[in-house]
Amino acid sequence: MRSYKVALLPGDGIGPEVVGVAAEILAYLAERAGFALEMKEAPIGGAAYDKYGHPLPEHTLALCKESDAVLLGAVGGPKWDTVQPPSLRPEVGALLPLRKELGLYANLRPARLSSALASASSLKAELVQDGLDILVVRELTGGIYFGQPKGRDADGSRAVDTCVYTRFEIERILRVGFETARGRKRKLCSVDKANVLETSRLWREVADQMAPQYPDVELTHMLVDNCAMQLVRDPRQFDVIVTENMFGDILSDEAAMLTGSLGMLPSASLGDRHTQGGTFGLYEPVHGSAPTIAGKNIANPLATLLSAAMLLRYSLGENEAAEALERAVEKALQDGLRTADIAAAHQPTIGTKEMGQAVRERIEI
Ligand SMILES: NC(=O)C1=CN([C@@H]2O[C@H](COP(=O)(O)OP(=O)(O)OC[C@H]3O[C@@H](n4cnc5c(N)ncnc54)[C@H](O)[C@@H]3O)[C@@H](O)[C@H]2O)C=CC1
Ligand SMILES: CC(C)CC(=O)C(=O)O
Ligand SMILES: [Mg+2]
Repeated sequence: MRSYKVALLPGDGIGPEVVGVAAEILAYLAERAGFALEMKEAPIGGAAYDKYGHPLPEHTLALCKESDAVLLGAVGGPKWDTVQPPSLRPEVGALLPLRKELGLYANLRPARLSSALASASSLKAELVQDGLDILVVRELTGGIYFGQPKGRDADGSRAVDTCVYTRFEIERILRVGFETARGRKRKLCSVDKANVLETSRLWREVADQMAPQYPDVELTHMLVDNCAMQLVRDPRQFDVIVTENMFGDILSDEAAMLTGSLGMLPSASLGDRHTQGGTFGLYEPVHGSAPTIAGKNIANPLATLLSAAMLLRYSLGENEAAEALERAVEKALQDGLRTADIAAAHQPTIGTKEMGQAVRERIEI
């Protein structure tokens, strides 16, 4: 029997609620599709800091390394915002090093609008209906989140972050951009700030040098401030957007809202390590730990469920199960089931667990 190991890292805030729903559905899919799934849970983020004094304990990292894939909820929250030293805060001390240690440089964030949610988008329906389908390819292990020096002067009066990119890092993420565009509408928009930043000028130079290797892909360049505006003016002009770490972080939250809610957007973070079914990866919703709605059974679990579908496809090679899960999510939306974040005024809403149940009931495999 096909057999896989998946590490579950629920984390903080709504993380445990949405990962809990996804773990149940993954177990159900494994049973229906006839493969064995060994799912082991490990602490990360503020929850791990409280218990072990570190947001990324060694045994958590070890579990991820011996797994075929990792499913993560989210980390962080006000309780840990002032942890000292700052390097022990959940975001900086757990999430960033986890991605770096696992070599996950390519973050894929697909923003697809279900026709059932056209009215939930923050844009007028005519701007987004009939197929809004954008893929943000974000560089994930370089740039300003990682560059050195970083820190605060001893007297607290000055702070420094550094943005560094090497030609190697830029080339490997642009390759992901070109290759994924090839499998889609063959349009690649490279987003940078080349009118100001040296790293962006190098980025643009590398993109132009690589373009002749992909004559079938139309490469365009766009400055990030313009891109932020174009995403709300005419989002359907985009197919694949490839960009550096911080720009991709920001633009993908913006793209999420076009699909109705941040609670809808999944992600896959991939590197070069092969698994028996595909490529090792970390899968997480694009949203954070949403502390104000945590523990209330109102968070939307669909971003995490769609991340679980990406996990099945990219890391386990279980395409049939992935498609069955995506179809079940779409069916639940078409049937009018809504968590509060995607409901229109006066539309009835259901909770996190109930949405999980509704998706499970619609799985046909
Ligand atoms: N990957 C991760 O672990 C991330 C962690 N964070 C952390 O999360 C904490 C909160 O950050 P925020 O900026 O508030 O971003 P957030 O993404 O947690 O929340 C932004 C807004 O979206 C709503 N929201 C998010 N996910 C939702 C869902 N599934 N269903 C319904 N509504 C949802 C929240 O209630 C809030 O109004 C911070 O500590 C931040 O550092 C933020 C982003 C990513
Ligand atoms: C710690 C942050 C970089 C997390 C985040 O906002 C993201 O990856 O989208
Ligand atoms: Mg983000």
